[in-house]
Amino acid sequence: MGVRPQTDWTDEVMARAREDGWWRKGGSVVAAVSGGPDSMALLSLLKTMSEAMPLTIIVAHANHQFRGAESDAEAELVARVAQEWGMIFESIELGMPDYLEESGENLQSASRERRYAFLEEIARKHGCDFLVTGHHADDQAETVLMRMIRGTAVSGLAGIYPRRIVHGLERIRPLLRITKCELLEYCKRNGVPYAVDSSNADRHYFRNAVRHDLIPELERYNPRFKESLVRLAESAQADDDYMEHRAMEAFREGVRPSGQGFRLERRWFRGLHVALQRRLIKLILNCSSTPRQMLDFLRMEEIAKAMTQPLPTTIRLDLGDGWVLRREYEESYIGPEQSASMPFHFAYAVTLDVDELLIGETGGRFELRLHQGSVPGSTSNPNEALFDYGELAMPLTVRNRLPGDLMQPYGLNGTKKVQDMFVDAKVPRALRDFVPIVTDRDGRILWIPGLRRSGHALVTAATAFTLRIAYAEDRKQ
Ligand SMILES: Nc1ncnc2c1ncn2[C@@H]1O[C@H](COP(=O)(O)OP(=O)(O)OP(=O)(O)O)[C@@H](O)[C@H]1O
Repeated sequence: MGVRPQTDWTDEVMARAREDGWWRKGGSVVAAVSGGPDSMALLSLLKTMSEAMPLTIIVAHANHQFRGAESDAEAELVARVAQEWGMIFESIELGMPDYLEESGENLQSASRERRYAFLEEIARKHGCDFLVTGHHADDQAETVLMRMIRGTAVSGLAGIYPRRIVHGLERIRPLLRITKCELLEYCKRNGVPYAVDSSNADRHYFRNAVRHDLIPELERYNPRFKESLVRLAESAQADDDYMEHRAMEAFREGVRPSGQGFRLERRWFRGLHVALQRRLIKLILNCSSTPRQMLDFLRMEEIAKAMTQPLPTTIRLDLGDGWVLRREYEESYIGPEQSASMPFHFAYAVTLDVDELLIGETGGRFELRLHQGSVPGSTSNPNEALFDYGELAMPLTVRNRLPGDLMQPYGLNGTKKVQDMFVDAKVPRALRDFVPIVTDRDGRILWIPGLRRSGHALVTAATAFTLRIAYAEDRKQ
């Protein structure tokens, strides 16, 4: 990106500040100043602005104390400039090396977290509604590219937002469209002092490789590559904003709170565009009161699929941090496991198709074989059943019992409660949840191995294909 004449971009930044409402008469802002050229340029610009229209500027500096005397010198520089320019100065010594050793947290995220906590505290103390930082166009380009390399959904391409309210405080990044080069130029021309962070290379290793190696390489193919990344971020921000808005609407329309979790109907959810489905899941997952790790794109897809696909109708997915997705027929629940308040518990539900062999999970082993013509069955083997394949809605599902399960037993007119059949057959209560039940795609109970076959899909002389299902109980389970 070329260097624009200084007045061009400063005028632009100021016009925007006025429009966005944070540069107003008698207003006050907290300026986060590290002492580097970006935030010192920002501070100088704020000074110019306050001279044109009174604005209280609180300069806040966090000394991470990573670099001993160098860190202290930076803090002193910021303090001195703030004093010279007649601004309030606030600082904190974060003692990050000791803190990290004790907590074992990640250096960058812990530093950021503690720094922002301090900045928010200062804003509260001075009754400021705005926090201004020196993020610039190069930061934006690097952020977007880093996310692309690491893997991101579209929302990640939005990069750094120029305005965002966090914890009731609006974070403003007025320099997001201004390049590092322009800011350095500004500092030199206006005699703005700044510190150079000698440890940048170690602390932002990946960012530095992107900055010093990758971007220059890509600029050989497109000299305005950084600019295009900044534009990409801006267009992604607009799209993201819109989608977020739509997701909120959908949330209000079709998501019902249930305990500490949420319920939604399959039919309604399936009617949403897939893009909206994923957003909605994200929104629901974000609703948890405890911070949860965000799931990756593939996991989102898996969740959306589990909630929409016709089979299996009963699913339980572990979402991490104690959260689950439970799909029961037409309804799904997403939320903490303990407050799921399900009327029943699913141990398993697995689909079976012809020539499939199922071992484990169901507490036994199923084998499905297709035979041409009508195969006479031996009625004496309770662990084998034959069905007219043409009469079945495939694939089949093997699951544990559910309350209210009804079956139409072979040789009986009408239906019978599976519960009663267990009682009649004297199946011990403790084992009932583990008895496999074979249903077809329509949810009809076809067979309870060892117990009863249904009257559905009987093999007759007219049967073209016979499906033989054999079950062997796994005694170990
Ligand atoms: N030690 C500090 N004290 C006060 N403000 C700081 C400090 N370090 C950074 N900032 C503010 O944050 C801006 C961005 O800095 P930098 O890119 O180093 O941070 P980062 O760790 O990537 O932060 P972010 O989480 O805000 O993206 C700076 O321009 C400055 O406004």
